[in-house]
Amino acid sequence: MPKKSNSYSKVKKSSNTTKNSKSSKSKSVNLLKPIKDLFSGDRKKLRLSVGGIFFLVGIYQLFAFLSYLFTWKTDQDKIVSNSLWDLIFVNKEIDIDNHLGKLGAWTSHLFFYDWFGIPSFIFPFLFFVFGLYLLSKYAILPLGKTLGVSLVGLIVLSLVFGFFNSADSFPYGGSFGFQFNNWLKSAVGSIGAALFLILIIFITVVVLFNPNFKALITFFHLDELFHKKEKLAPETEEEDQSNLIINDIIAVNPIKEDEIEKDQLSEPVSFEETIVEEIVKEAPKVKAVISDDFEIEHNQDEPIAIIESTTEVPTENKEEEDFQIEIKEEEILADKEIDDKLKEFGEYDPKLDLSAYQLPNIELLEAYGGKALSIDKQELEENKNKIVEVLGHYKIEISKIKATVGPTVTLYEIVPAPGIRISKIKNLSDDIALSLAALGIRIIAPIPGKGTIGIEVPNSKPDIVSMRTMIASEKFQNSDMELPVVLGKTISNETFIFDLAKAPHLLVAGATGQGKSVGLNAILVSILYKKHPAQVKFVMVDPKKVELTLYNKIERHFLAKLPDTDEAIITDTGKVVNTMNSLCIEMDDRYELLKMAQVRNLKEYNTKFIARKLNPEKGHRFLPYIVVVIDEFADLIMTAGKEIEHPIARLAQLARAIGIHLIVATQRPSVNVITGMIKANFPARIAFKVSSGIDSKTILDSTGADQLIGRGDMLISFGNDLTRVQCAFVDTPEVERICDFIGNQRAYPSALMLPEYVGENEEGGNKDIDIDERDDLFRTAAEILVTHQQGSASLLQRKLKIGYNRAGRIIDQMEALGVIGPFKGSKAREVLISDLVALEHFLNNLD
Ligand SMILES: Nc1ncnc2c1ncn2[C@@H]1O[C@H](COP(=O)(O)OP(=O)(O)OP(=O)(O)O)[C@@H](O)[C@H]1O
Repeated sequence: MPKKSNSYSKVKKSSNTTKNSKSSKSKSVNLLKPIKDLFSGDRKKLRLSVGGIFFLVGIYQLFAFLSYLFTWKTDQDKIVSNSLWDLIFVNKEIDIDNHLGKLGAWTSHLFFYDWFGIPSFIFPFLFFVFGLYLLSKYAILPLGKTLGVSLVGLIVLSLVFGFFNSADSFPYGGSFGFQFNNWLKSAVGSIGAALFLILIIFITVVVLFNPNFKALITFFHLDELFHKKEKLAPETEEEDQSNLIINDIIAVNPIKEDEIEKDQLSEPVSFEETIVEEIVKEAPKVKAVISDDFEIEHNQDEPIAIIESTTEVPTENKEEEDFQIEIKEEEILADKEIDDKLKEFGEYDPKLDLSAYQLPNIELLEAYGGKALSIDKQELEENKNKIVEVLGHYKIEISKIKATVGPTVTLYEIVPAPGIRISKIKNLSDDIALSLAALGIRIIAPIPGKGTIGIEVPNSKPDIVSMRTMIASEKFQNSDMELPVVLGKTISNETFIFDLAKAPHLLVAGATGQGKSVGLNAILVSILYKKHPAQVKFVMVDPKKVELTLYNKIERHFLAKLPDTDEAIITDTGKVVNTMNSLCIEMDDRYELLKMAQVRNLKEYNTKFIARKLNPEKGHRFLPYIVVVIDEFADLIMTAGKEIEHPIARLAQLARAIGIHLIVATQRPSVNVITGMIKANFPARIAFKVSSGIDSKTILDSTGADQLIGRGDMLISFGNDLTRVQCAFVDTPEVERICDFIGNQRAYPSALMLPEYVGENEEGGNKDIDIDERDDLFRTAAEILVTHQQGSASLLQRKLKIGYNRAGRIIDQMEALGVIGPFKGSKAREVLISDLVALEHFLNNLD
């Protein structure tokens, strides 16, 4: 990028004088200054008039030039021997063949014959582009770049076309190209001239477009010719790989390509220039619908793992079949079996049960903030002056200041004059904020990784970031994350997206009314827009009873609950404790499954399961991600205290690898709610506006969240990085529509059943069990528990295909008879009998 390095070196050289520090970019902006000036102030009429003239001149010229291609010979003599004046006003009897009349013929002759030849077509093109821009404020191409490329192209092409000119031929390169080639040919001969022109073309293409020659070679399959050479250059493999991945992502994209929007990053506004730039944000242009392409997406999910596993299965040891079956490890199927199963059934498709499921349609979301937002010079200048003035009071001189405009906040980045210590500004940050006196000013001194100071000032006209633009963003659509969450836009208008599976848990805090619920909805909606019900389940805890109830409609698609409950959304504190403990049991079960499958995490496990390398009869199953959303954590801690904190801390510590992720939100981020234990296990934290610096420190370990402006303005911390993001807005009716859309589709028979958890209260009543009334399945059940050495009712439920109540009864009977130990909170009970022989002996004694 020559432009960038250019501007960089210029800035470096000129630390003292501001005038010299203009970058090459700003120069190109200056070239367009007269055009851009037409947008400032009340110049609309002038702008439209100039735009109209440009547009019409472009069209007139285009047709005149086209006509000239056919009439140049007949018109040439008449034009050469007359001036334009004579042609039009004196010698009126002269007839011209050009369809655009004498003016058309004359100007075409001027452009083609006297000047640049065929490349003159670039002129009507430029008039058209600029005319359109002035009329509609819509630049079909970047103006500065188009102008630059066009002018260079005009000259180079004219030289090249001039090579083919002769004295009486069509003026391919105009006089300019012709004269130059005459001179060149006499200097270096025709072949030399041709080589010289080829060199010029090559240099121009490289400088202007920096093409990827390797990609061209691949595109034209020339790589096969160079196959050997490729092998010698190992770094090319990496690039090929990335191409593959990109292709793959595009192939699985559920939104059509023209619906995906790239981020329009805001460019810094430098105050050294006097130009007023109106920053116009386009209304979101997402129109179309996410179509039924969904199946394509999901059928191709994780394709590499699947394909690999099918091809890798070895088939040779057929004669050792029997032997293999006998010694095979219990959990992992023999290669032959996998092979057979794959042949018979193909790969396991977890989505098969709801194969017709469709991802929500993007039309369900509203496009807010469609109107153009303009921040005029006045606001930027006023804020800048205020900042300079206030810093002046504290004797802090500035050598440079620039502004980056975000959706709700503008960042003023200040380079202090040489000799001013950043620590001085840091110490004064409170006073500066007070003097600037605007709500929501946040000072970052210094901006990490830069020697500058940032002052964030709220925009007078904040923009709503709609969830719809976020979902349609290129970043989100092309993400291959496990649980992608798109949250909003950063200060430079960049879409902020992260993988919840990697986070791996999220702590959300914010005073009431600052956008917490909207934020939670944005997270949930992100996942709903990307995942199939087979891939992810939610456990929702909502003590306020109003925030998450909307999601009831997707119970049988996306929710998980305890077996004995009616409502999937948990509002009762007692049930929350049971659910969290049940999740701990699920976690232990999953770890057990992972251990048996000899894999390290959920992704590897599911990949193996899909490849039918794990036997469902041995308890293996496809494991969906489980996202636990707790809307009001403070409430729970107040009512359930340690009882709830313990299982949550346990899940937060251990659940990462097995795909259980927690999102815990609270209004009151005080230390007795967000304890050290909770904090240590939630590295990813989101703070909406909080009421005090102390609260901000509790959640983020630094102040700042108290200075936010509310309405979705938030700070996100992943470890050390702190990013200010404007949360995407998704309103209740939108969430309702999405839930209706999903809820109206075919569903599973019920929500996902979590393992049952027998609370201590229930435990008390189980002591006096009549040992003579043992369940019919008692013996089989005891054998299962002894074999697995795990006293879990959910294991019995799965193995014996019995309901929760019956499994619970059998467990109670076993405890009463001493087959298993007492209840141990979230852990499975201990099995007191070591093997099947001992069990047999024990049961015989009973009978
Ligand atoms: N991202 C956003 N963009 C624009 N406005 C927002 C955004 N988030 C929230 N708001 C505004 O703030 C209001 C309150 O938001 P929300 O209900 O999410 O607050 P809350 O923190 O959950 O409050 P409570 O804790 O009382 O439920 C919304 O009704 C909306 O008008």
